[in-house]
Order: sequence, then structure tokens, then C-alpha cells
Amino acid sequence: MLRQFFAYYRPWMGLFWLDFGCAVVSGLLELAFPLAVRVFIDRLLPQGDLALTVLAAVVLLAIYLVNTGLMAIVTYWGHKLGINIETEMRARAFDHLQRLSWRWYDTQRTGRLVARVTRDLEEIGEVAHHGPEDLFIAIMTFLGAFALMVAIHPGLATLTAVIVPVTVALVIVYGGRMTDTWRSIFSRLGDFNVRLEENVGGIRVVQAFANEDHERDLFSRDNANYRRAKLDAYRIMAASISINYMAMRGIQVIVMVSGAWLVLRGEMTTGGFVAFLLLAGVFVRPLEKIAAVIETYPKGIAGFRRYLDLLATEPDVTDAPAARPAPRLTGAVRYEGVGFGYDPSRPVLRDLDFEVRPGETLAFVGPSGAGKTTALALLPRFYEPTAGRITVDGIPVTDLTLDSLRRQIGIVSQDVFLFGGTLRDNIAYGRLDASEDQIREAADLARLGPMIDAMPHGLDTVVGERGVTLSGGQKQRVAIARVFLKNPPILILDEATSALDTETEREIQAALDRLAQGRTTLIIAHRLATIRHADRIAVVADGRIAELGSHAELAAKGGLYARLAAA
Ligand SMILES: Nc1ncnc2c1ncn2[C@@H]1O[C@H](COP(=O)(O)OP(=O)(O)OP(=O)(O)O)[C@@H](O)[C@H]1O
Repeated sequence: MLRQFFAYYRPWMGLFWLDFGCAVVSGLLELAFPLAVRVFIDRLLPQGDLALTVLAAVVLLAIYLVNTGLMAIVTYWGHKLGINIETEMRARAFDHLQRLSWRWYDTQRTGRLVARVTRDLEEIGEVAHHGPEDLFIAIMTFLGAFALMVAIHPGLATLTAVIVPVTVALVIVYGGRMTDTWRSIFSRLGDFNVRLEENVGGIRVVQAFANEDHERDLFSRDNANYRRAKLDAYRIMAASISINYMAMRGIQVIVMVSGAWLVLRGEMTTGGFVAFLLLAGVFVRPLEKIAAVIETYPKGIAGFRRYLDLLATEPDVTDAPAARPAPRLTGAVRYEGVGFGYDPSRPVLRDLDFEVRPGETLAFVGPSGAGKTTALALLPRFYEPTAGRITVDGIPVTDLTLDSLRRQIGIVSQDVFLFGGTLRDNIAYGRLDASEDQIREAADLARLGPMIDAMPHGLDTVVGERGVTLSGGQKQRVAIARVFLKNPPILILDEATSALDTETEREIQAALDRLAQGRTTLIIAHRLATIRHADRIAVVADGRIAELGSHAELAAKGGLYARLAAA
């Protein structure tokens, strides 16, 4: 894991060495003060030479000025290194999310995913910066101070070093527990985000059912769980910080008493004694940081693990190694013995067989949950069939690149998703480089013209999150306009089941009819008008095509379709 982590430093080695170099020099300069004090007390003070004393002060001041500059560099450029790595990781995570399949998203909670790309990576960025830098400064000052203490008095230096195993033991005992605790905190925070995200997203339902109290109870439970997990962490921190503090101060007292005893016996100069005390302070400072390390590192590690897990998740549906871009399709679609189940042990589709000619409209009807939506989700390869194959223009869809296949299929689904921008942006989503005239034309074809003209800002009207400021019928028409712009040879339409008034229904029907002209259209039909317009009708039942034919043929047959039509 550490190797994977350090791989992210590779593009920023210049910055890394700058940060590293400045941190090391800064650490070493910290040792200048105790040495200067020793020289001052033992040599300059007895000579009574004021000029030399002033010179020493000037030199010391110069050293601190340099150190101030170094610290500024370390703070800014070090953080820059951290944020560069964080940005790169975030870009990779986002890129990966774009490629992951529907099957994976079916099992995810948005709140958790958002937390992974935001907070988790922020924690990693902190460690990316502070990790190595703190470590270098710590090691340099620690070793430097120890070497100087040995030079002053080896015995006393060894006594001071007794603190090291105590600190190491603390890291071993509490570090692991802290990692677990942080993982638990992140998980609680994830629950929390999910709850909040769903509550805010579903607030209209909450209020419609007057379930605010119920929601508050659920939220309180998550809130309390989070609090408990945090308290666990603080308990560990309290224990480690206080034990560490006691050990540090204990060792200082021992050094002071022993040092004083050595001075009294004439084995150490006063300057040496004071310098030793100051060096002992520098020596234990990195160890004092241990509490901060115990808090910061496990957070970063927990976040980095989750980041690696995300990147390690492979999309279920990918381009085959020999996949080629699809030529412009005429739109012949064929399902041959297609089987599929979200859960392999519970098949939704078994042996689905049908063929649609270019330009033909095939309507799918059948009981709710029969698998109509599922069957059509296999054509753009949102899911992969478990049996059989699907071809377009005689080419298996798996032989084509996903991108080129999906660019030739237009989809208008039941619940239209609009982005929170303007009407223009939402329509242009069908073709990002569309001109103003093309957008306008698509809007007119989708019968959005009069609505846009009536809006105060026309195409620049902001539609609110998910298009909340538009009516259901308006959203549908925006979705249709998008597909007009995309201009694909194949269409998948999932008709809205929600009741629209007859006028709107007629408008949408007219827009859809227009859209379907000259395109192969697979439509999940709920309205009799749509069904009558279709060239042929496929009745889906029990994961198969139970009946297939024109309205007249099927009605005359007196089977399932005749019963559905009568109902
Ligand atoms: N993402 C999913 N994960 C697991 N099961 C699913 C998923 N989507 C649908 N199902 C199940 O697959 C079956 C077929 O659903 P599908 O949506 O294809 O039916 P449908 O014929 O389109 O129904 P309707 O007419 O009500 O829209 C149902 O039993 C449903 O519960």
C-alpha cells in the first residue's frame, strides 16, 4: 500500500525534493540555538566581551531568518505537493466512477460515494503533505539532537533515550486501535451522509407523509452512532496524549536532576547542562508529535484504502479487446435467445427472441415486472446478457466499442433526469457542440417552442435541481429534444406511466412520433394510442416474448394481448 501511495509523488519529485530539502535544513537549524547557548555561557560570558556577544546574537538572528524562509517554503510548497496529489487522485476516482457499470451503481449509496471523492481524499492530501515532511523533520531533529547530546555527555544522552521505547510502544498499542476507530468513524459518517442526502432529496415525500418526526428519529440514531465512534477516538487520544506527556515530562525531570548532579560534581559545564536541557527539548518534540501522528495517519490510511478499493472495482461491462467503432447503423436489431437475471439465480429474461427491421417501431407490452425495461437495457449494454446475443446490423454489440454503440442509441426514459443548469444546457446534452439554431430546432421538434418563448429567460431559464421547476410533461419534452439533437438511428422509449392531461399527452405523442420517423424504435408502451401506432407489438411475459404481431393480428388471436387490450 505504501508503494502505491508513493507512486503518486512521482510527477512531483521536484516539489518533493524542495520540500524535503527545506524541511531537513530547517530541522538542523533548530539545533543551532542550544549550541549557541552553550558557547555563550561557557566561553563568551566568562570573557565579558560584549562585542562578541552581539556578534553571536546577529549570527543567531540570521540563522532564524533563514529558517523562517524555509518554514514558509515548507508550508506553502509542501501543501502544494499535498493538494497536487489529492487533485490527481480525485480526477482518477471521478474518471473511474464514469466507467463503472449500472450493476455496481445499483448497490451504491450516493452519500457514501460523494464522501469518498471529497472527504476521504482530503484526508489523504493532508497525509501526503505532512507525512513525509513531518517524518523528515522529526528524524533530522531527533538524530541531530541525539548526536549533540552524546557529544556533551554520552551517559546522560543514553538515559534520555529511554523515552524512545515508551513512545514506540504507544504507537504500537494505540496506532492500530486508532486506525480501526477512524474506519468506524468514516463508516458512521457515510451512514450520515446517505441519510442526509436521501432526506434532502426526498424532502417532498417526507413532508407529504408528515413523517418529519420519523426522519428526525432515524437521523438522531445515525448522529448518536457517529458521536459514539468519535468519543472512542477521543478516548484513545486522551490516553495516548496523557501517557506520552507524562513520559516526556518525567524524562525532563530526570535529565534536569541528573544534569545538575553532574555539574555539581564538575563533570559537566553549566553551558553544557543548559544546552543539554534545550537539546532534550528538541529531541522529544518529534515524539510529542506522536499524538498528532496517531490521529492524522490512520485517517489518511483509512481513506487511501477506500480509494484503492474504488479503483480496484472493475466495470462489469467494458470494451472487448478487439472491439471496433460501430459504423453508422441502419438500425436492424436482433435478440437471439437472450437470457438475463440481476441475480443469476433468479432469471428475469429467458430465451428472448425478436427482430426489428430498420425504421420499424416495435412496442413492448406486458404485466408490470415482466422484464420489458430490463430487456431494452441490454441493447446499449448497461447490463450484459447471461445467455444468447444481441446484434445491430448483424454485428454482435459486444464487438463494438461501448462509446460508438451508445452514441447511436437514443433513450427517453420514464423518469427524466435533468441537470441543474439552464434549459439550453439540458437540451444540448444530446450534442455538446450543437449550435444555437440546432438547439432551437430540436426544441421546436420536441414541441418545447411555445414553453420556451413563455419563459422569462427563454433557453437560459434555470431548471433547478433535477429540473424541479419544470412539469413532468415539460421534462419529457426536454428529454425528447435531447434525442432529436443526438439524432441516433435507434430509439429506446420507456413511456411515462404517470397520467398526463390529454393535451400534453397528445403533444408528447406527436413529438415522439416525429422522433421515431426513420428510426428503429423499441418502445415500452403503456398507452393504447402508442400501441396502435406501432408496426408490431411484442407481449412480454415470464421473461419471453409470448406473442408478436400487429394490433389486429393479436387482438384477433384472443390471447394475452387481447385480454390486456380489453382490460
Ligand atoms: N436494478 C435492478 N436490480 C435488481 N432487480 C431489478 C432491477 N431492476 C429491475 N429489477 C427486477 O427485474 C424484474 C423486471 O423489471 P423491469 O423493470 O424490467 O420490468 P418491466 O416489465 O419494465 O416493469 P414495468 O412495466 O412495471 O416498468 C422485476 O422483478 C424487478 O424487480
